[in-house]
Amino acid sequence: MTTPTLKGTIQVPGDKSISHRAIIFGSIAEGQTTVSNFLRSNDCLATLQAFRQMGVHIKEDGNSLTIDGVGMLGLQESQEPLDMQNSGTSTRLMAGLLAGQHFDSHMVGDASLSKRPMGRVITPLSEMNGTLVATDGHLPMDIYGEVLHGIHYRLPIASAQVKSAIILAALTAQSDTTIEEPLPSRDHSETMLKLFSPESIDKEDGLITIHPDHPLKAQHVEVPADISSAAFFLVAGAIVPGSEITIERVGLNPTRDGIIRVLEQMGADLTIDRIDQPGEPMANLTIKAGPLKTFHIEEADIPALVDEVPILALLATAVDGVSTISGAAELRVKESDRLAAIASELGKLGASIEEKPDGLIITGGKPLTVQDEQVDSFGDHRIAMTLKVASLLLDKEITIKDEDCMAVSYPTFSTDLNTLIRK
Ligand SMILES: O=C(O)C1=C[C@@H](OP(=O)(O)O)[C@@H](O)[C@H](O)C1
Ligand SMILES: C=C(OP(=O)(O)O)C(=O)O
Repeated sequence: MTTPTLKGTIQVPGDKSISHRAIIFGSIAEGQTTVSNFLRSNDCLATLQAFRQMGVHIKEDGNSLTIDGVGMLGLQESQEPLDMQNSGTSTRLMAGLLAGQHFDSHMVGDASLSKRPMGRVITPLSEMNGTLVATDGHLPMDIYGEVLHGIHYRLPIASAQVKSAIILAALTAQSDTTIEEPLPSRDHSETMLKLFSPESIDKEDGLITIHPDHPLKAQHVEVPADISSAAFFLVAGAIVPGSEITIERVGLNPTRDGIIRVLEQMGADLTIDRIDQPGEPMANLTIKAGPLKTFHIEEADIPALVDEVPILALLATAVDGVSTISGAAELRVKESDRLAAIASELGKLGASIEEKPDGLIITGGKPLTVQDEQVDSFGDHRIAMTLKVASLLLDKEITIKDEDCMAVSYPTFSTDLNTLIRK
């Protein structure tokens, strides 16, 4: 097999985190919210379906949505369980919103989601007087609508999902809530709340304050391309010899752009062409293959690149020397245990990766060679896409088990990748 090169310009789909939040905020706002470049992936469609079940009228037209907001107290009890499928974001954000409603909800999820910890949202929501009954800290979960009160909460982990759950609960509470984070996590909920209801949120000295009782007003949300999806092309472009790829209108929120900083420190040939417009920052990114230096990613770096760790591990295998990732224990409670999955599956492709309790030590520089043609995504979209990019560098074909799980965040990943391949 000859190694292909990757050439061309690509638009990756809309941001997953922002797409979820556009549905949530649009649904509880007053008036008609419009969304462009919505991500039609399985996770975001799970959120969309859940709000429909709670009586929100949402019209789909390609990647555009029109949401008839019902206001903060206009949601209705769903007659069927809310199926969160594979989506941690849907589950945790909606747990926050539903804890303070005037009705009860029952949430279920797939096998992977049913193993992920929910105690991290149940604890603060219970402090607010929420009643959430999970199964040993996992889905299925009953959420009994209660009258909530505000709290001061210092997050024990840097998690945007937990922060957002508290923000959404706080909007229905009887008094103000303040939130402190150990490290800044993605701030899309804060940015969107500021857009829909500027009076509802203050942010000062790292402290977030939510003032309930202000209505949210319908808005237009333009969703940027997802940097976590662009990451696969950034890495492929950097390590597949002879490649040059431009990725258009990628969201470059500073709480999400850790991969850009890593590539810059590695000396990657990356051009950032910023787009001047209001809302979430965006840029066109051009990456060319070339020599790279090793990286060292630490705990403080993790939140801004948490979903990019699997593809960054593959990047490290292509670079001479030892790269390290530490402070990343959160990766063990994602759709799969991502540290274990990366070490075992890239190991099957000849990579030298040592697994640590909270990270990986990767010794790169020798070409990957297939030791075992059957690799497993463990049903985890980010692992599947990492293995797909790895396959471009291999001497033999591999089979990726459960590769269809890519549809969780990027349904057209394989076809988009194929459009760039030049043999
Ligand atoms: O809030 C969000 O949209 C997300 C937050 C992150 O999870 P954590 O909050 O668990 O770190 C991230 O891994 C996930 O893909 C999306
Ligand atoms: C962890 C992820 O998503 P979620 O937590 O929403 O399932 C992800 O997309 O990598």
